[in-house]
Amino acid sequence: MKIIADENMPKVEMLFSHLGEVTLVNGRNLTHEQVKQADILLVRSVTKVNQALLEGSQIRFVGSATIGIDHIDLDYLAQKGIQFSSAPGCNAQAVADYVFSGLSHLYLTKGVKWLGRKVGIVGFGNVGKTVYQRFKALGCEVCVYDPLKQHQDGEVANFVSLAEALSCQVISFHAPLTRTGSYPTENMVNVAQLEQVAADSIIISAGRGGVINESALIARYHELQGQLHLVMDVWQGEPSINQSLLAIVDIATPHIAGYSKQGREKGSWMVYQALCEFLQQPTKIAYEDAISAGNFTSIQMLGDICKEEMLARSMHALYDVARDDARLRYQYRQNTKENIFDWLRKNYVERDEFNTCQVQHDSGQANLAAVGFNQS
Ligand SMILES: NC(=O)c1ccc[n+]([C@@H]2O[C@H](COP(=O)([O-])OP(=O)(O)OC[C@H]3O[C@@H](n4cnc5c(N)ncnc54)[C@H](O)[C@@H]3O)[C@@H](O)[C@H]2O)c1
Ligand SMILES: O=C(O)[C@H](O)[C@H](O)COP(=O)(O)O
Repeated sequence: MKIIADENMPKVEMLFSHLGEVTLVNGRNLTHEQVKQADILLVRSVTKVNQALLEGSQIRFVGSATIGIDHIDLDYLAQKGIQFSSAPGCNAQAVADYVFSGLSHLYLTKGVKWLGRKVGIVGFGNVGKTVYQRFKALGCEVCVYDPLKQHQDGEVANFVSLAEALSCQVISFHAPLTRTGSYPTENMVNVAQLEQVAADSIIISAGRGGVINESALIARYHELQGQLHLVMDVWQGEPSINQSLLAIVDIATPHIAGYSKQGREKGSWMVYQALCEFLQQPTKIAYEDAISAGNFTSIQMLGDICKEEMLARSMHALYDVARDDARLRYQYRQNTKENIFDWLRKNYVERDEFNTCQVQHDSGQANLAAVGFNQS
């Protein structure tokens, strides 16, 4: 059996070699020619999986080691009887870590206080819920815009309109990119919606590029005379970045909010499990062997510091989002690489999830658990 797999899927050979012959490829440039003789295709979000790629091939199973699935033509796969599996929730903790690292950065560099502010979350799926729970556990007032979840049984949150979510002082985006259905998200946040965003607000965009209209965001930023704090991980038209937007954001990262070591490994692992089930083969690799432990298992903080600083410094001990921003800006300044965005992602410096580490501090155990640190 021939398996074509994106070279950026961690542990892919270790996991899949016992199931077939694994060939690693560059996912962004994958061609029909490369896949037509294969049986199994394993991708990440940069590969458009559609008729153009698959028609006439013998692919029977497509796995995407990602949460987002806007790169997959699900109708085409269903029509051709090709089994599909993704990795829901694999990197939800990683994205939540990114959000709180971004907030910590704003606090430590600009003195922006976020703990007492009202928070609006757009998209209440695996990521949005994780972020919501962390804010709630910290005692913040939080509301959610998710029209699809609002009326679903068992969904409990403070659901509000998009306008109300955008009027919060911290707004965190975790909606997928969709173009159809009752609530398509492409350009969902445009000139009119951005009028709700007040001066001194924080916007974190770690869902998909294209949900917020970037020209409108830039215009609103200037209208508010730069009184807007922006943390951007996803961009309209990746792998390109709008340089006018890059110039005004506090944090710019190359779509790596979900790139914790464990989050990416969990993506591979979930697809591995799904493929074994599809092939009716037993899994041979245990979860513990597929998912790495963290590099720092415990940190002890001493001294009398305020809650916001304690949280910020603990989080930055594990992951300071500024390092990814600095790497990106450095590469764009140098401008010596062909595809800077993809290079940064391929050469990502690993980071561990907060849940791999215990932090001890006299004043803040509950707060440290709230932001995802391991307290067991
Ligand atoms: N930056 C990254 O590295 C990164 C990592 C993981 C996920 N993502 C993106 O974030 C998205 C969310 O991840 P998830 O795991 O929570 O996905 P999910 O599928 O669990 O949840 C998506 C949520 O968005 C809601 N939604 C759909 N249309 C909406 C709309 N018009 N307005 C508001 N909400 C809407 C859905 O009802 C659902 O609750 C993914 O689709 C993916 O594109 C990005
Ligand atoms: O959808 C997801 O899971 C994330 O956007 C994911 O982190 C994207 O990473 P990629 O597949 O592009 O490597």
